[in-house]
Amino acid sequence: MQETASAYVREARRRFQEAGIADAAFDARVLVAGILEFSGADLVLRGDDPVPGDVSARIKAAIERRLAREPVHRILGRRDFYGLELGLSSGTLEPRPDTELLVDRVLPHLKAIVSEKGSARVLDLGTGTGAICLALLHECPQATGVGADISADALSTARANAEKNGLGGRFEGVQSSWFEKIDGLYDVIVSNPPYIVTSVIETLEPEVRDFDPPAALDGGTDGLDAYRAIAAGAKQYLHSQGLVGLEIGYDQKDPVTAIFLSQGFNLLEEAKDLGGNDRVLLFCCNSSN
Ligand SMILES: C[S@@+](CC[C@H](N)C(=O)[O-])C[C@H]1O[C@@H](n2cnc3c(N)ncnc32)[C@H](O)[C@@H]1O
Repeated sequence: MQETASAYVREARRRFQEAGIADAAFDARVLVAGILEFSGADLVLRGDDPVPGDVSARIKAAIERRLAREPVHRILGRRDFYGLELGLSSGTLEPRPDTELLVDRVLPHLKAIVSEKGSARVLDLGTGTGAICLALLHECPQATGVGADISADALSTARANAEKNGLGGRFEGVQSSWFEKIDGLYDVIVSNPPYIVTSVIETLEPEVRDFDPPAALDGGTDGLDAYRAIAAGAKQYLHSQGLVGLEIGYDQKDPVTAIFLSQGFNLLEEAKDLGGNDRVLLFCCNSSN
C-alpha cells in the first residue's frame, strides 16, 4: 500500500466496516487526520503526500486499537468540547456532545449572575476532564470554578486541561466524594454524575463498557445514587439565588425531579437532547423551605 493519508483513510474505513464499526468512514477520517494533526481540508489538500515512517507506524497501531473497539478520541488522547481541546486519561469519561446542552442551559443564568454581582463561583461535581466547568469559565471570564472528583487521575487531567486552555488561574481541582471536601458557597452547582444502572453497564457498547472508567458510569442499583447525594448536600453550598444544573439519563426526569423536590428545590428548566430525550434539568432553591 502507498503510505499516504488518503490510503490510510481508505484502509481504515474498509477494515472498520468489515469489523462492523458503526461510523466507519467518520472514524477513519478523524483517526488518521488526528494522528497527522491535519484539518479536514488538509486531508483533501495533502491526502496524497507521503506519510513519514514513524507516523505510519502510529497510524497502523491506532487502526488496530480502534479494531479492538477503543474509541477514536481515546486513541488520540484528546477531544473537543464546547470549543476547548481537552486531554483524556484512563480516569476520565470522554466528554459527550450531549453534555454541551448542560453548558448551553446554565450559561445564560451564570452570565445573569455575573452581570448582577460582578463575579460568580461554579462547583462542578464529578468534573472528569473538567469539561463542564472549564467550558463555563471559558465563556464567562468573570467566573471562577472548583472541579471536584473522587478520581485523582481525573483531577490531574482536569488541572492540565485548565492550564492548557488558559483557565488555570480560575480553576481549582479538589479530590472529594461529592461535597465531602468542599468549602464555601457557590452560585451554580453543575454535575453530569454517573447515572447508569449497575446491571445495565455490562450491556453497553464495548467502547463505553471497556474504556470509560466504571466510576464515571455506575449510578448504583437504580442509577440515582449520585443525584440523592447531590440533592441532599446542595443547599448547604448554594447562595440563596443559586441553581443546580444536571445531566440526566433519558428516563430519569421524573425520579431526579422527585429527589430534588423532596429536598426543597424547584424545577426551573428542562431540556431535551438532539435525539429528543430528556437530558438536562435545572433546579433553583425554593425560598419557602
Ligand atoms: C459521567 S462522568 C462526568 C465527567 C465530566 N463531568 C463530563 O461531563 O464529561 C462522572 C464523574 O463523576 C466522578 N465521580 C464518581 N463518583 C464520585 C463521587 N462519589 N464523588 C465525586 N465524583 C465522583 C467520576 O470519577 C467521573 O469523573
